[in-house]
Amino acid sequence: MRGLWTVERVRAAEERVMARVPDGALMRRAAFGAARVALGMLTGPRRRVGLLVGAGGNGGDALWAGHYLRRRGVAVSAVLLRPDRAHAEGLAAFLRAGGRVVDRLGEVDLVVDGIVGLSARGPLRPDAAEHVAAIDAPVLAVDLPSGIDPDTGAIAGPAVRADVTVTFGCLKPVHALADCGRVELVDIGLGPELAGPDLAELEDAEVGAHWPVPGRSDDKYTQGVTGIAAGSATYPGAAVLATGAALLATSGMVRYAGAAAEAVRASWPESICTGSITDAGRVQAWVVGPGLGTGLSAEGVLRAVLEAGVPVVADADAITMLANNPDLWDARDPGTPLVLTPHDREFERLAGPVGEDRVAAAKRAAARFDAVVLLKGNTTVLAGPDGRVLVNRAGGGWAATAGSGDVLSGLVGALLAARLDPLLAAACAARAHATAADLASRGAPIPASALLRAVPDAIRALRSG
Ligand SMILES: NC(=O)C1=CN([C@@H]2O[C@H](COP(=O)(O)OP(=O)(O)OC[C@H]3O[C@@H](n4cnc5c(N)ncnc54)[C@H](OP(=O)(O)O)[C@@H]3O)[C@@H](O)[C@H]2O)[C@@H](O)CC1
Ligand SMILES: [K+]
Repeated sequence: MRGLWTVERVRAAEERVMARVPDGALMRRAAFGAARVALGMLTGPRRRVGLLVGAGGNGGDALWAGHYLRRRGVAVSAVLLRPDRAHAEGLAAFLRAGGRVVDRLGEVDLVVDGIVGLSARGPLRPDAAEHVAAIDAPVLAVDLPSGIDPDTGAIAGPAVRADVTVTFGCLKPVHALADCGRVELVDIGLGPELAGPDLAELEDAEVGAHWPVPGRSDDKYTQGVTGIAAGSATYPGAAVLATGAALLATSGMVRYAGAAAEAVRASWPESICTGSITDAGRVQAWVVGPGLGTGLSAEGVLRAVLEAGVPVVADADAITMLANNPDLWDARDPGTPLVLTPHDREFERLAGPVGEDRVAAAKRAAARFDAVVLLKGNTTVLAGPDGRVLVNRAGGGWAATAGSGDVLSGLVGALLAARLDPLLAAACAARAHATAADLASRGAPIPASALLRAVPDAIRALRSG
């Protein structure tokens, strides 16, 4: 698991380390690491580096990195955005090593963004934004790309687009929630001072290790039967995709109940299809909502699923119905896990606007509904009712296509039926889904059915990762 720590926690850890190391030691460790990453980016014959230097420690890092680069024979110039507040020791070291202070970046082969780091608030200041707009070279961001909020990843205006970000001590939420390019972590000795992270991201190998694998004594029932209550005469495709995803996710059985039974049977002869939820038979988890509609009969289906006493994934129309008719919550069996999988508009219907802090929004909704909330996005945020938060980054944006959510809900449902912890089930499903999208797409747009077909390859890749 890769942990991510919020600014408040990083500051506290830094303070404890600073209390026992010589003055400036942490910054020099950080800057030395940044200089090493910068050298690795200077691959061409010319080695001219321009620093954008803000008023605080981030600018100090950039100036000290400039000092180390100078000592390796690199030509380094610095734009001081607040000359009177530039980091004094950093600036002195930079000048001693032969660094030049300039008014604008000019022609350089690499830009080091030391405008602002952990103290970032709001969008880039206009003067900083002007220098950023003029950048015409690869960018190495120090700690984080300036203009992006360290804790929320929110971008309120102009911001630096980094090719690489070098960060220190530990990853921060911004590194998973926003595009920071390739992220390099430099150890500055914070490790022992950092307790459990605020957010975490599963490694591929962990997802692979959690993926249910049938044992010798397993059969189609012991691996968990997934029920799919989705689709309608108008939208049979959602049922076909969700059922297919559940079938491909595990070797457990899949029962489909609803108006799209004929279409589902035609696509997936191995599924057990019935026209109605009342005669669906026993399942270990239900997926409800995709393409179901929001009319009275759909409400009846949702109610029956919520009362069934097994874990439920509520997606799409199920979320809309829960938002429109809060009485439906009364049908829920208390103590039975529920996973809600909204996109932003569905989230808003259910729990108000997502706002800039997606993690806080997901946590709030998870606590309010006593459910796992999987808030979809390029970085999907998954919050458990117990306060745990996981994030899942999509490699590309190729999964953002019609029907893709139906596949995801089927994957989550199958993992719930296999009795995975609900937050873990949602996170493993999100990773398999993103991996399948990348494998299927290989750089070109894909429909959801292609993503679905790539699910077995994704599981193989994760299990061998
Ligand atoms: N502590 C340590 O031991 C270590 C710290 N380290 C390094 O220090 C960094 C933190 O340094 P820090 O706290 O001094 O502030 P920092 O982020 O440089 O901000 C400077 C000033 O920028 C301004 N500003 C704010 N928002 C802005 C915006 N959107 N756009 C433009 N400007 C904006 C604001 O000033 P204002 O404009 O409000 O007057 C603020 O005071 C950390 O990220 C890491 O790189 C490492 O060396 C490891 C050891
Ligand atoms: K920065």
